Amino acid sequence: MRRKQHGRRARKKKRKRECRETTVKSVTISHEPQFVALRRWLQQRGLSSKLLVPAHFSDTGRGLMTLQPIKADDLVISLPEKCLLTTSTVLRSYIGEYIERWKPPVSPLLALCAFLISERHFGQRAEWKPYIDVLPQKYTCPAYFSDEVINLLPRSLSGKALEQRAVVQELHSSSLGFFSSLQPLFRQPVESVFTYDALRWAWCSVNTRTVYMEHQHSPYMSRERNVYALAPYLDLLNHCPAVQVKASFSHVSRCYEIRSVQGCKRFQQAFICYGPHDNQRLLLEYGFVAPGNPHSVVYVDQGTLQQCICIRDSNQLAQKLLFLKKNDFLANLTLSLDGPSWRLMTALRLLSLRTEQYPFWKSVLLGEMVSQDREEWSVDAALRLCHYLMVDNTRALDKISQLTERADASLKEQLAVVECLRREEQGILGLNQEMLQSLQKQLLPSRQNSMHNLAV
Ligand SMILES: C[S@@+](CC[C@H](N)C(=O)[O-])C[C@H]1O[C@@H](n2cnc3c(N)ncnc32)[C@H](O)[C@@H]1O
Repeated sequence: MRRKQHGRRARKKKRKRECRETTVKSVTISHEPQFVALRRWLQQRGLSSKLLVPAHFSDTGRGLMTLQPIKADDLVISLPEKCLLTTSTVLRSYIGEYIERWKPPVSPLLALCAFLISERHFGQRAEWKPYIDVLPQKYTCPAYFSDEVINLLPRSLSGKALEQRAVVQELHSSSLGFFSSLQPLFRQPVESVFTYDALRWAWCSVNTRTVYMEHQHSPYMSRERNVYALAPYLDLLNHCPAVQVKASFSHVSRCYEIRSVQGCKRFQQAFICYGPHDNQRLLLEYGFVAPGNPHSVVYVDQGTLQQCICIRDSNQLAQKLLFLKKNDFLANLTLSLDGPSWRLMTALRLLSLRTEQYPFWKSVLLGEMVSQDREEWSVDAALRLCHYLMVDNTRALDKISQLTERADASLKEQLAVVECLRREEQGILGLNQEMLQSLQKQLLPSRQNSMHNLAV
């Protein structure tokens, strides 16, 4: 019999297994007209595999289900080059000559977005219609969030969410000239085709669905990295942090190939891994959260740090924060399933130093403890951080439940994603609180022996 594991490692392993083992209901949707059309269209372009069918899964939504068991190292999907939508496709299309003429050259991302928007606009007449028809109508990435929803995100994420929205807005306003140059292709005024809404949809389609594929630089495109390929059908594969796959374009078969590392049972969802991303990154880049994500962390931003540490002398605090910043110890401070990160505890130990202990800062940066009472101070501060962040989560969750009651379907979807993130973070904080409280107990005897002043 296998030895039962307790503690953090076991919890982490259990979380890792979760994508595959929880009871999930699935319904195939391969008979739906848009998928029948897409399969037919892809077959004409050389896709032959019948291993995967589109299905709706109760936990992840739309994805791909295996019809046969997939063994370790088997091909999951092999998508011929002809089925890939890349900047080469765009340059060969009706938009190509306009891109070639436009100065300064457009970015690969803008070229793909302009093509997606045009194809969606052309509807029945579009060559890529079968693909466009299965793309989501909208996304739950922060580019779609109102200020009200952005304010419900953890502080460490809301800034990045605002940035994403600003990036898309700026791309739209800076591309108006290029869009105008495409007018000869359209009967309607281009302003009604290349709207901000259309660009946001295309931007999110590229950001959430492209696979990584390096392309040679084209003299007609700007120098920004050209690593995108839209991969119809293959892009129905959802993410699971525990799954490992090998994915790349094969110059031998001239197909984009995904090979399974662990294999997959029959009639289960075939997953890939988008990368070892934490939940905040998944929400930002892909508009979803993976419950039980072993890579997930709670970030402690500077504002939260300042709220929770008791340093009465404001000059001393400013000096310490400056020092932490100079030594790159103010960013990436996290609490994970393994407890507070080494960086966070090191930052707290530095903040805990009394003036006479400043000469020890180098050893603290190397991970050394300065004294028992400073260690207690740091653990107490970490506990206050947990408490503060948990209160913040509770407040946000209350607000989400109030808003959900009167929200339309689209806002409900956005709120559900934010709620999931907040709940996952609350779970991590609860675990950290337990760990820190038991650490506090271990340190307690010394505290009882000597009455230390915990404030610096
Ligand atoms: C490449 S697409 C995968 C197919 C997608 N579900 C669809 O219906 O088109 C990426 C998007 O799928 C969704 N997704 C991927 N993995 C997911 C997961 N584990 N749970 C929930 N949604 C997921 C997210 O909306 C993400 O932006």
